[in-house]
Amino acid sequence: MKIAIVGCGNMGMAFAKSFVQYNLVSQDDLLLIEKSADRSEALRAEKAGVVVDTISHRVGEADLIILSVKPQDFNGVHESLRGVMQPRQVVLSIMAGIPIAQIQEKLNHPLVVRAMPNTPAMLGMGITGFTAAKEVDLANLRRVENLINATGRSIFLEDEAMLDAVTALSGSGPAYFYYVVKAMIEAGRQMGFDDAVAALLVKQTMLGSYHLINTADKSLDELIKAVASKGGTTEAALRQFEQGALSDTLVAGIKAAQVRATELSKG
Ligand SMILES: NC(=O)C1=CN([C@@H]2O[C@H](COP(=O)(O)OP(=O)(O)OC[C@H]3O[C@@H](n4cnc5c(N)ncnc54)[C@H](O)[C@@H]3O)[C@@H](O)[C@H]2O)C=CC1
Ligand SMILES: O=C(O)[C@@H]1CCC=N1
Repeated sequence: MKIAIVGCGNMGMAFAKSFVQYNLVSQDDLLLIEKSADRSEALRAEKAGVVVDTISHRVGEADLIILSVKPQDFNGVHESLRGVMQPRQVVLSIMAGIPIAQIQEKLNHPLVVRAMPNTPAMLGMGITGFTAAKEVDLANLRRVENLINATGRSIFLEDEAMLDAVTALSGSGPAYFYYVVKAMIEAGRQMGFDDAVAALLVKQTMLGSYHLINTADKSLDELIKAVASKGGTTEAALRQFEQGALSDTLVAGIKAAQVRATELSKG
């Protein structure tokens, strides 16, 4: 299999490295198209594939073309892509917001799969929601699914509209997690710990608590109850969170991300 990746920043590179790691493609068959000179230098150092700076006829040799430029940069690539693409090629877009129909129209090409991964894909621990144009046959869909699964787990969604919700929930999700971790570390600092000790206390708490979610056979409410003693410290914190409508604020923020994903389709 030959793969071309257009735009090799955080996500393009995460995909490239996972494919090579699992021997799904050889480095010679992985074409990395990256316009930034600095980024290209880093890619060459990683030896993940053949690095070039522009879209050329070589893209036409790939079985799969992955679009991993920013949504706003799609307008800068679709014309040159259209000039070199071959009818049998499958396109996998991970661009937030841009619908399949728009990609099909701009590339004049029916075979489009749309996916939304997240940055833990860099460790093979990502989660990707994906869907496909009806023109993509099962064999091609399975091939793309196998590649996505090299970056972690995946879920196929019949309804493309749900991809903007995936973007808001798990695509952007790692940033929400870091935001909460950062606030907890800041609290530790304000209570007198140095950075390293605060970070250790918080990170190990998050790791252990994550595993309890998966293994304790308790609902999230039961897990909270098991920590929050009556009249104790946790209750004092949770009361303050409720007063600040923290849960509602998080839900509203995630919905704002969904709205923004939909806006991105309008360019
Ligand atoms: N960062 C994230 O957490 C996630 C991002 N995405 C989506 O993945 C896509 C890429 O995001 P990132 O990797 O974070 O962005 P990034 O900015 O790290 O990577 C994009 C790369 O595309 C390159 N590029 C731009 N125009 C180009 C062109 N004409 N030819 C060749 N290369 C070009 C840029 O130089 C850059 O290195 C976006 O569409 C985003 O919506 C999806 C899921 C998660
Ligand atoms: O913030 C963004 O637009 C992209 C999509 C999901 C994560 N990062």
